[in-house]
Amino acid sequence: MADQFDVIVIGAGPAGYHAAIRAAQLGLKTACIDAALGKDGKPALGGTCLRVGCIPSKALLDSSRQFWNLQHLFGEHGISAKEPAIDIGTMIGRKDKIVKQFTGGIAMLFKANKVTPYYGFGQLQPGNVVSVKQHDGTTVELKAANVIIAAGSDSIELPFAKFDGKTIVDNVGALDFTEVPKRMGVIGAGVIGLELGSVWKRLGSEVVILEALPDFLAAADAEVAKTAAREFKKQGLDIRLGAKVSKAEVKVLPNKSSEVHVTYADAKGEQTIVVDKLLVSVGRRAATKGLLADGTGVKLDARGMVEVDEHCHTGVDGVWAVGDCVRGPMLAHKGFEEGVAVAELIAGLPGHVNLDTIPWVIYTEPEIAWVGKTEKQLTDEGIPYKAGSFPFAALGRAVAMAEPAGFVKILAHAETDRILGMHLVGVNVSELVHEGVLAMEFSGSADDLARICHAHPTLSEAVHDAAMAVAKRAIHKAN
Ligand SMILES: NC(=O)c1ccc[n+]([C@@H]2O[C@H](COP(=O)([O-])OP(=O)(O)OC[C@H]3O[C@@H](n4cnc5c(N)ncnc54)[C@H](O)[C@@H]3O)[C@@H](O)[C@H]2O)c1
Repeated sequence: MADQFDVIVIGAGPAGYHAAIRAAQLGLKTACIDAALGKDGKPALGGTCLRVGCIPSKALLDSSRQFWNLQHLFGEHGISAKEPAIDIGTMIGRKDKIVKQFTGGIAMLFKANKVTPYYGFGQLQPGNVVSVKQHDGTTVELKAANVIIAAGSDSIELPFAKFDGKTIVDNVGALDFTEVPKRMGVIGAGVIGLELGSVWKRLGSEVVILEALPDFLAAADAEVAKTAAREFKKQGLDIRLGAKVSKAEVKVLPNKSSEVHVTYADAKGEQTIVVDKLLVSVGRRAATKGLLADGTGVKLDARGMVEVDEHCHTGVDGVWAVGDCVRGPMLAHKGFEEGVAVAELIAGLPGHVNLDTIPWVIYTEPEIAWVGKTEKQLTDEGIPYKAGSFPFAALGRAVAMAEPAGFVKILAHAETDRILGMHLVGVNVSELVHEGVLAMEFSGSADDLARICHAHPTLSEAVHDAAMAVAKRAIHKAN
């Protein structure tokens, strides 16, 4: 006899745990299944984001940023420290402690909200039944009127550069190096490559990033990408564009250490670099392997994503899917919103996610963030727009912080003034972007933002002046 619930959630990552907690808050008897184990071999809730993604990478980004600033920025403030050193064991231990705190936090939130956790691999069967193969080898069956699939995503592996967890790694391995690699190669100048490449570069590694596309950060605003590329170059990150990797061979040296010989072709022809560690960060794919038993009626698209409509419904009665395993950006916060929206729809409430106002953030130095459309997208779509921007180099607070790089740019409709996009590069722009998200959610205009009082001196004033610049009336720069 199957255990009965109102809602079963498969996956306790960002999308899944939000769905489960919200469903339980709404009075629905909810179960949430997750197969993941932590570094200690015990079940760990929270998905990629909490275990091996957003949170641990931010812990290491912050540690490495402090170390970098100590060596490269503090001098400007007149601060010096003799022979700065970093203890990688302590740094990784701090990261692990944060992960444990937050994965354990989800278990506590489940308890407080009366969500029943099941630890094992969940498979959807026909008739809204989910079988769970638990870690002790036993299988239990659960049944509910509604099942929410939130299975997440896995790193894409290149056939010629298979992960070995030691020398050729994905994000998981690159969060756990025991020492700073002298030479590190990265395949893919996307979000993970730039963030984790930055971490080890700041700690002293010689980092080469090989990107197949000819343009750097093609999804971002072109000026933002150009500014970021210039800053990364100053930091010594060696980013090679139009570099198509064809081979990665691990060679074991006489002293038992290993190195990777990476072959790639670019405009100059075939080249080889030799590195001690190779991070492969060429994107992620939906983790839907083995998720669906025969006859469920749930469809996967060509890329293995669960097919859903705009309400995250699969078309099969009572079966929904959210987060990285469905269309849309693979971002934790997009999953958060979908999880909540589906739980509310199941409870008979209105639930909706606006994919047009999902913010993007890359947590490098400087940070990169955006919401809405780029100038290129607006031009391609024939939408008339006006742009206003403001540089941090002209902003008192940013200069006082010795962080003058970057700018805020606002794009507004040429006739209605409605904000269509905001693009930022610079210090703390991961926070500033939300002013754009809020304005866009409320269908705000550039003039609305320009007429809102912003505290002085703050970084947010760059948003204010950029909004004024849209109407060529910025105060702190020539228009
Ligand atoms: N800050 C964040 O929000 C954050 C952080 C980490 C991960 N993520 C998400 O995780 C997902 C995966 O991140 P990612 O960085 O792996 O993927 P990505 O899609 O961001 O970037 C992958 C890059 O690899 C390049 N590439 C692909 N194949 C290649 C090859 N054979 N040789 C050289 N380059 C190649 C692509 O052109 C692309 O630029 C993304 O969807 C991202 O949004 C987000």
